[in-house]
Amino acid sequence: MTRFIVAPQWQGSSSSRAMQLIDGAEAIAGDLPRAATTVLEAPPEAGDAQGTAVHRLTALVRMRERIEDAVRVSDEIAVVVGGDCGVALGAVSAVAGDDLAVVWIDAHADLNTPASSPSGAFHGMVLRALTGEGEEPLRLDPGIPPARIVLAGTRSVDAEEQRFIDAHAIAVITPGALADPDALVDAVVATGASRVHVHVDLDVLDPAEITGVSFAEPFGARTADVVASIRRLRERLPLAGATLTEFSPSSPAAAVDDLGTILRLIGALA
Ligand SMILES: NC(=[NH2+])NCCC[C@H](N)C(=O)O
Repeated sequence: MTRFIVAPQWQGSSSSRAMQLIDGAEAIAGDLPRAATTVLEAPPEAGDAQGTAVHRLTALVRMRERIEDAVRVSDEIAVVVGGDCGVALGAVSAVAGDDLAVVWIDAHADLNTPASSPSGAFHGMVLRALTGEGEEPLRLDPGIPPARIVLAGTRSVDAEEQRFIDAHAIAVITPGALADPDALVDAVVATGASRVHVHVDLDVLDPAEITGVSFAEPFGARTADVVASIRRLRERLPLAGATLTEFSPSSPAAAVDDLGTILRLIGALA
């Protein structure tokens, strides 16, 4: 049975409303099967950059450890529910190995380095950190090779992120291309990996399909396409783990409007 680990981390987001990520995590937690769900506590304090370019680094390091420990408690697949996208660091580091691919279903590439980040927000650096680059306590060692990464639904990419994508010829599946459910599985199979971690940032969806995200980008993916692509992928490769992140509802009533969509995605991952 799939486990759920709820990680209400907000310190990786640069949004002025980042603390709504706590509300989002709690709203999702309320709809998960209680016996299969562990709710972690995020450090209450913002945390300190410790002289680095990563805002709130100390809080993020503590959450990385908490998430990693919670995933390692058992061999059952864990779906880690954020919180901001930075929760993927602990989730992936608990299951990493040289046979693992990472699928990043997100409007953003999240491939900034601390030096290239326009915001200092770790959620925009986390995929790069998974490849082994970044500040010492917030990166994987050894990292996931860029050839084992597949981006999907991506449509907001900073200059250094594009350079990294081009330099490593990372596969990028556009939101429209996800309408063919084989597009994602074909790209992942081409990496040669035998297990896959699937990361979903809710902002991959078109703004017509979800309201509770802080970094909305136009021309996004359809929920039905993301769900079908994940299901098709899972017919071919075993899931090593998953992350579902960035739910940031403005009110409890607004949360209810999005929960049906979110539960469809969780259903595909669980
Ligand atoms: N997962 C996200 N919402 N990422 C937003 C990142 C925005 C911008 N590219 C940055 O690095 O700050």
